[in-house]
Amino acid sequence: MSMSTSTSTPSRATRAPAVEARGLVKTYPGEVTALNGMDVTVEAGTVFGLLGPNGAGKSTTVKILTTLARPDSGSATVAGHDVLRHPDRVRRAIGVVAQNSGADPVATGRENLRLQGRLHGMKGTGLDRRVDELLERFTLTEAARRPVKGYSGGMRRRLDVALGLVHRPEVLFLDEPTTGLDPEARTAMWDEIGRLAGEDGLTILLTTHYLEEADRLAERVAIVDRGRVVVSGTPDALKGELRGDAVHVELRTALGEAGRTLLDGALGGLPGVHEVLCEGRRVSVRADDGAAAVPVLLGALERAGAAVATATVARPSLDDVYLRYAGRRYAEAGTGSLALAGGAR
Ligand SMILES: Nc1ncnc2c1ncn2[C@@H]1O[C@H](COP(=O)(O)OP(=O)(O)OP(=O)(O)O)[C@@H](O)[C@H]1O
Repeated sequence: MSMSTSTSTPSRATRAPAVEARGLVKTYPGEVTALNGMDVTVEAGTVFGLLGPNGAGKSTTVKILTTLARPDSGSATVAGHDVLRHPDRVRRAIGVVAQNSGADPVATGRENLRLQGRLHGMKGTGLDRRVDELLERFTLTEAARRPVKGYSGGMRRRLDVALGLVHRPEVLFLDEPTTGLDPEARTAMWDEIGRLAGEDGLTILLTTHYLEEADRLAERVAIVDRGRVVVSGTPDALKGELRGDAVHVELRTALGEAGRTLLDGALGGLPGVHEVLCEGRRVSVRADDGAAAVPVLLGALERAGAAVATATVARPSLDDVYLRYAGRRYAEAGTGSLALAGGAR
């Protein structure tokens, strides 16, 4: 048996996790529990999505991992460095793109990038080359001499990501990278994030409240609710755990207690139908064959005295995963500002 003497970058399987957080707890004044035992592991060279509604604790997690806040308890390492013991080492290894732009609106795109590089100790032709490279990569070369205040939302966001990358970090944190962007700019940003991870071997931890964003970009997602992870895995595995199709029925009026009991009785024994969830006017059912289940389901609902407004059949989405693990629909948990365009994959 020969021993390998290769010094090349270790494969994903053998590299230590780029981010590892265990049992993070954070309480803000006024007894607000932002984090309640948060665990996160991100393998090096992958894109990881922290998905959750507004207020779930995503930003607080990012603040702790980027050394901007201290947990009340728990521990975390980023790029192998302990966030509490060696915050300076962590800061050198990471790039952070916060929710609000860090760019100076009066300075030009190029000036912003140069300043950011100098803050990281870069100078001379090395810095010039890096700035040109990033302007090119984020299609900002033509706008490089213009003040940032004249940039579109998409251009500003691209500049924000470029600013986070100037010093070639190992781990990039993107806090809600596409919030507020129009659909076209959002798609362009998704393509860019995908390229960054694929080509540059960067580790990316992104937070999002867009289900579609997590589904499309992240190799693994953790669904966060009330300060902790309720479930994690690959988007496909999470959806795959939900057997069959999702059938959603909207009733004209919410069912009372008696109606629910009747409904349980009527749907409980139907072949191929599992997991009946009833919330207000909405009934969600998982069925082996969604299309075949609809007429049977409608008949059962009629017998239970429920008037149906609409019925839809879909492949399971991350919304259904969230419903199962958090016990309520995703849109109802946050502000409802969701982008579900494109639907389930
Ligand atoms: N500085 C603070 N002081 C008091 N409470 C805070 C503070 N920052 C966050 N919180 C509260 O902690 C909880 C978690 O907030 P956090 O910003 O981490 O959630 P989030 O999932 O990132 O949501 P969002 O998408 O709105 O940023 C919320 O209830 C929030 O109101």
